[in-house]
Amino acid sequence: MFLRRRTAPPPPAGQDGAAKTGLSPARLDIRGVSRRYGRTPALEDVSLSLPPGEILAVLGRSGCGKSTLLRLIAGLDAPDAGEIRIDDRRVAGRGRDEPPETRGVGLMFQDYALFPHLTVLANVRFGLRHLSSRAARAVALERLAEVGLADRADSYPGTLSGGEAQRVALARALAPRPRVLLLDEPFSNLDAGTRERVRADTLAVLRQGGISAILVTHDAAEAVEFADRIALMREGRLVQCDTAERLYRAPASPFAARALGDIVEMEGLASGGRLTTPLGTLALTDPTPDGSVRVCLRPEAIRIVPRGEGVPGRILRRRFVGASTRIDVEVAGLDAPLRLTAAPDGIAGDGVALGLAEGGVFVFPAAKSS
Ligand SMILES: Nc1ncnc2c1ncn2[C@@H]1O[C@H](COP(=O)(O)OP(=O)(O)OP(=O)(O)O)[C@@H](O)[C@H]1O
Repeated sequence: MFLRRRTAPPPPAGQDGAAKTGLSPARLDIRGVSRRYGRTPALEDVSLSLPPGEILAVLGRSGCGKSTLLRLIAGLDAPDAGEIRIDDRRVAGRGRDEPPETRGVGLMFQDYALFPHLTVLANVRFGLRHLSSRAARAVALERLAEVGLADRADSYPGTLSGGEAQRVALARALAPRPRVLLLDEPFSNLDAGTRERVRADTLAVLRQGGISAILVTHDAAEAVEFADRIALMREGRLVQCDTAERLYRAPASPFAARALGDIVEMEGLASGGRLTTPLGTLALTDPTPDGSVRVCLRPEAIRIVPRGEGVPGRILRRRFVGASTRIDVEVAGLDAPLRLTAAPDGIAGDGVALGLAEGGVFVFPAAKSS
């Protein structure tokens, strides 16, 4: 833990933290933003809002436009269409292109980008050149203390561990008191143990400061852990922006369902308010036109039922995986075996009966397979 210890626990997201530190987190609005590079559409008609103090994760695969979005917000690039507003100020779009240094936006990248020939203190002071030397030093030392590295002020970046370097980068990004902090895969170069610790501590610093922040990541678990909401992107477009729980429980498409947690996919038939699948039938809760549908199931939607009920399957494989047991079950009509946990006592070759449970069953038009 690199935070300076406080007697009270850090406040939750939002204004409380802002009041404590005197920071005023910004509201960010991105409206219909598009950006093309030659023939490549990097972003297409993306709209997002970040309330003050919220932490948003932008989640997506490589090349889906995450970094482009951050560059446009920071002012390192300009949108071809749409606009970006910070509070009531339009900073980009419709003829406006406010320079990065006046937007109040901080940036933190995965490669830390610390200057190797400058001390840790000088690195943190770098963005404080508008202050007197004395004031800049005081602020930089304060930021370093917040990340638990005041005693390394005179060290050079080359002597720091990856986690320490990332903490210095955080102190530097926060030194000018940005109103929005943008983090572009900041933890991806750290080893697994350090990553978790630095991530938790970074989150605590942001919460404590009530800082609005956007984290870009391709790691769904990281997005879930770090953010209040997740903006899921695909090929330059925003697929869904919601809490992790909503994304898990009410995905907008099979792609969104796959993004967070395991799913099993299959064809089904909707008819008269009922859904028929290779794993049995279920009443449909939402109005669904009759016809072929794409069904996505969370693992918890598949139940093992007493023999003689449900749909018969056959255990292909049984594996011990620590706290639970995993079985692969073959079911007629399914392309691939089902992987289930919390298995009964069966062994490979045994029969097993399966049924559908309420909840965790998502039905999409058959054409919407992605
Ligand atoms: N300066 C540029 N010139 C040309 N094409 C670009 C430029 N910047 C981005 N692109 C293209 O725009 C698309 C989106 O790139 P972007 O870097 O925003 O994706 P990303 O989701 O951040 O990817 P990664 O996770 O790999 O960093 C990609 O197809 C990329 O090749």
